[in-house]
Amino acid sequence: MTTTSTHAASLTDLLKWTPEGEGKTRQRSQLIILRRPDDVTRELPCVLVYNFLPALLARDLLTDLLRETPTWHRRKWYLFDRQVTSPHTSASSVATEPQEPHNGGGFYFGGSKVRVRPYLPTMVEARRLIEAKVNCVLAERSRNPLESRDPWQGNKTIANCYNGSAEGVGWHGDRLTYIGPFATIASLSLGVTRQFRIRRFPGVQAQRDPLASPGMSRVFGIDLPHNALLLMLPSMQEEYQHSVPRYTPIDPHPLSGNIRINLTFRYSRPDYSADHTPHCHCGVPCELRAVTKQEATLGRYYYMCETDAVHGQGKCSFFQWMDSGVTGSLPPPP
Ligand SMILES: O=C(O)CCC(=O)C(=O)O
Ligand SMILES: [Fe+2]
Repeated sequence: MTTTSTHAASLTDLLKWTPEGEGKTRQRSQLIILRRPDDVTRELPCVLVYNFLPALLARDLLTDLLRETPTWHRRKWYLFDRQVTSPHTSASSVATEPQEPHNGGGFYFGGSKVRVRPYLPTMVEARRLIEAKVNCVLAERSRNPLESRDPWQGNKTIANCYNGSAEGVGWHGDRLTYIGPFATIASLSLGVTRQFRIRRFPGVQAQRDPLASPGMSRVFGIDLPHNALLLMLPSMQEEYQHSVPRYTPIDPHPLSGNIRINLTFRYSRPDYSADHTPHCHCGVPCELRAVTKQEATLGRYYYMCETDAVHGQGKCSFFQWMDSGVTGSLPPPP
């Protein structure tokens, strides 16, 4: 474990996709590099496995995905009144086997239906091995009542392609839409090594560790080489944010050069499918998230309109707590 001191940009700066360290530096942070899987498991709700897939499968999967990346897209959405474009390309895939009909209801992002692709044969092979690993890990843990009782299935993936060090992803927690609370996300890295960073949501940090200095956050860095599998376990999306910082040094990979591809396998739960998700006044399924800022409601789950993310017209007033069904209007975004 290595510790250095750095400055991380505020959440708002990072959402604007400024490189880490650029822009306003209101919060001081300590960067702790985790090099060993044991350190990762001790510090975070994560499991890291190096060289996870058989080497030939990892190579074939990377080759297949590299062929596909020219057809992947940059997501566009609105942040306040400004349109922003993701600094990497992505594609979503769903398993379309007959026993997975709930996936047929479709997926929405920012109020628009997401184009989904079928799994490639190499993704199907990787999925089976990842499912076995995830279910082994989950069997050793006690389950939260809100977690699915089903065996975990990697039936949906989001693939990201980072072409060179100028591409990355800013601080965020993954939406819980379709995957539900206390989700497990299995993240497979292919190609060039990039650093994955993790820190507590500031509101969660203040509650969990009230003695920590308020202006200081601990940021964990994990270098993810080709064929590393990182499992983000239940509570990770509720308590921590993650990012792939830009402008970090890159050591080219023999097959992919400066490109890193990341595949996140998720369990799209039948009980959280689009058909079971409340629809907002715009008529589209809501986004599901946990409260990560307000102390009084920290950890509660809520459904909210997310259409302005794509259309820039402002959210409709729909708001619903997941647990109690209480509805109301949200305060304006910060
Ligand atoms: O590329 C990665 O490792 C992270 C991708 C990610 O955060 C996401 O797809 O939500
Ligand atoms: Fe993410």
